[in-house]
Amino acid sequence: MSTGKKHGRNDGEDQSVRVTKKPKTIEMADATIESEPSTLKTYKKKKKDKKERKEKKDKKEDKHESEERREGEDTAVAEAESESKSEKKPKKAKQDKKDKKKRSKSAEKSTPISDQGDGVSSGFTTAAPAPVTNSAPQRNGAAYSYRQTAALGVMSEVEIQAFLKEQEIAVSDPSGTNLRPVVHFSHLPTSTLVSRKPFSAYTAPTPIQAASWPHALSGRDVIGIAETGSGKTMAFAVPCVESLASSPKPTPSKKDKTAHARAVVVSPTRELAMQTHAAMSSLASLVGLSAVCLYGGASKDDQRALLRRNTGADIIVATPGRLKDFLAEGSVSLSDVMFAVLDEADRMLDKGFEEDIRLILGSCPPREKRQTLMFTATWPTSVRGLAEGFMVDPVKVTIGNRTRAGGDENGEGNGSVELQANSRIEQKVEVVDPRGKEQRLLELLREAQKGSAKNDRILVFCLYKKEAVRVEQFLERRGIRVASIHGDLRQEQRTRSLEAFKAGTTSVLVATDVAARGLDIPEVKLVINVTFPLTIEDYVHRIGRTGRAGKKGKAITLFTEHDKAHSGSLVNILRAAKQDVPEDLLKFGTTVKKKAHDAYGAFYKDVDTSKKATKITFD
Ligand SMILES: Nc1ncnc2c1ncn2[C@@H]1O[C@H](COP(=O)(O)OP(=O)(O)OP(=O)(O)O)[C@@H](O)[C@H]1O
Repeated sequence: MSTGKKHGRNDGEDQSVRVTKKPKTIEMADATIESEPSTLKTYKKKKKDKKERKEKKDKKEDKHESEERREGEDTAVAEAESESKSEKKPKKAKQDKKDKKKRSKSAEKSTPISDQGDGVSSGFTTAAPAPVTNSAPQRNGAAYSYRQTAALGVMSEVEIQAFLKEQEIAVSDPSGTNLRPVVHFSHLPTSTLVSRKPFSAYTAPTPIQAASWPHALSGRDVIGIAETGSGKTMAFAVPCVESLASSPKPTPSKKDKTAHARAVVVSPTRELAMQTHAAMSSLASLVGLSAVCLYGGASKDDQRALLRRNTGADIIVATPGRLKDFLAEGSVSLSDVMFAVLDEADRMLDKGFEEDIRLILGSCPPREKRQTLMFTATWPTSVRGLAEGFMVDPVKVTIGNRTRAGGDENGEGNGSVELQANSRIEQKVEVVDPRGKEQRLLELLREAQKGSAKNDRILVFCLYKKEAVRVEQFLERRGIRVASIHGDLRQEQRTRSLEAFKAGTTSVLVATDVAARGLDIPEVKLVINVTFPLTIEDYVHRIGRTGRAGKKGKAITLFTEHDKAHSGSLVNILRAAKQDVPEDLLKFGTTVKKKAHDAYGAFYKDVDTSKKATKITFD
């Protein structure tokens, strides 16, 4: 694969390669000498000469040594560096020190007084005046520079803090830039995109958009965590389009058959990729940019033809498998990517997709030269360290009061940290006999579609493909208009079912977890879980198909003794969202079962490797 070879590396893994590069060269140089016994004399002579040179140099340095000690000069790396370079160092060290001082001063200035030490600012703090700009040249080469507008500048700090508090916005920024949230659309800097009024359907940015835009528009890597249906697509689409629109478009040669994308968005499912592509396309077209969607189950030839017509395809939205195929055959190159997004990031980084993501991001320019964004509603600790390996000092924007979920009266939770369901969804759990599930489903559907609600959209989740087929047939035989979406259907059947459900031709859609994440279907009134999903995160995503964009929704879960391993985490989610917890559910226990690690089993401690260690001093 041409692109892979170009950069010849995999993200995450590369970091160690890069860091150890210099010492490695020195070791290798020594090794070369040692491996030549015939030159032992020369080696000894060289060593003697080196010692003499060092002594001479030390004497010289003693003479001219300033009060400041040069950082790192006595390392092997420094020894190996040329004289001229080491002579330049004192100046550089001084400058570094100055810069450091300057940075820490400005961080001090802009970090809220009651910050948590690691640059975490939240609505519960009072901040010093925020900086108006973060217009340092962008790492990815984008010409866009974010400048706080006067309209945002005139808002008082009290108003800003009230907004952060009310919207439960927490921003953790390792650089402490503390940029103000974009409270209104009019607070966005003017640009061609903004002048084309892309937000006319909305009244104000959602909290995740308001808080993440200033950072993403400044070229920073961003991790965005916000409830389902809260507008995360626009949160990454706007900075992506602004970034590309501000930068000169490379002109591919006529002979070049490869599509050189400048932005890539990776999605876990085909339907989500299509939906995201539609959203990005309409935004991109406002500024003359194009987007192509690549996903499995559809004709490769058609997609290849689309790429050929679009060798200047600006944005590629894709599922990992199909993207890998096109990378391998050379139809797509990611070596010009400035902007990379992992949508449903935790899913993309779990073990099902991890290798694909390494390959895809490894085909992009190194993380220092691209901007990487990750968005999701659920952010389990297991993926956090991995995520940061693909990013540079990411700003973490979290929406919602995500304290330890399911805490007892002492505030102590039992494991489900920061996992939160959309609070506008009414959650009901019924503990039932496994044999009575289908009958109960039928009753629930009839109840929910009574009278004027007869066409209300209802999404029914099953765990297995065969189960989805059985449930669909069961409902069909009882006169319910139903369609289904699962992995055993051909892509065109999946697309047809989804379209029929969206159009209202069928009001009930039976689905497996292929429909659990990201799908934005208007007016889904009810989600019914016939069988509990494999993880509690999937539960949060499934029920999140209702209650979107500020609306209310309802979810009913049929829980059986087979699902009892999930009772503890489900109780936590219900309590955190202030929902009723049925006594029957509590009987299964409230302990959250620890996930067993692939290699280390149940004794593995799931630590958040992205967090800094605490320094303990003993008296
Ligand atoms: N500022 C806004 N105001 C009102 N609605 C908005 C705004 N921005 C986006 N929306 C709408 O909100 C809906 C949900 O948005 P989106 O699909 O991006 O949510 P999400 O946070 O990605 O959800 P999920 O976690 O399920 O993937 C969409 O219909 C979108 O058009």
